[in-house]
Amino acid sequence: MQPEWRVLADADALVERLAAALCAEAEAAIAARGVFHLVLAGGTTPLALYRALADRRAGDARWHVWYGDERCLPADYPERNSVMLEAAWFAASSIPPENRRPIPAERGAREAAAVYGEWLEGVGDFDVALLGMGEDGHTASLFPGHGWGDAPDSADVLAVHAAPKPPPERVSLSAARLNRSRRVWFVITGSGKRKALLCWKNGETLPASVVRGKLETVAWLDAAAWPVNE
Ligand SMILES: O=C1O[C@H](COP(=O)(O)O)[C@@H](O)[C@H](O)[C@H]1O
Repeated sequence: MQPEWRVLADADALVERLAAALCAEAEAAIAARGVFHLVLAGGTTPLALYRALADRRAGDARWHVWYGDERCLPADYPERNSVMLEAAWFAASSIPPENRRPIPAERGAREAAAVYGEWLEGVGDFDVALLGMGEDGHTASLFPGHGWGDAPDSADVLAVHAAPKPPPERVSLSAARLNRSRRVWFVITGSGKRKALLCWKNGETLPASVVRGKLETVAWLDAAAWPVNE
């Protein structure tokens, strides 16, 4: 099944709408269940969104933030998703440090995957999983040609070796665990993603195309990414 393709005029409009939607979803989850479990994307695409969430002072002690993936690099390395998120959003938020759950990828892929799997034990469905997509259709650190953990009995967290995008050692939530999300929202901008989006639209199986929310799957795009005439 295809996601809902939600195409905004440009990246600024996308950030504005998505930040508002995320805050609304947090309010709804907190009203219904008292907490909001959010999975966050790494990479460069969501940076503007995280800065907009910082400007809105989004997040408090009822928010629990998890990571879709992490790169196996020292904990303070600038290319880490956790370092990007702390600088862009968390430092300005009221989400307490104990509710921010970076993957301890500095411990190596295998150990970090095992530890993160333990942290996730007893955590129910995520409310929102926010994911990016690479130019090859990868999402989180689930890459074409690798195992994506999409079988229902897959481990929640995968150690990823020999990733085609540096660094080669990574840790990723599995597709099966990401599919235990009420809503899966992809955020995809720029013409560099158009080719992979066209494959996805044409029904090709990609890592991004196997991740599905239980209630909805939305691909938030800017017009530059949307392969409308191809
Ligand atoms: O390596 C990664 O790539 C994807 C896409 O990144 P982007 O820079 O093209 O936005 C990202 O979603 C993932 O979290 C990251 O580790």
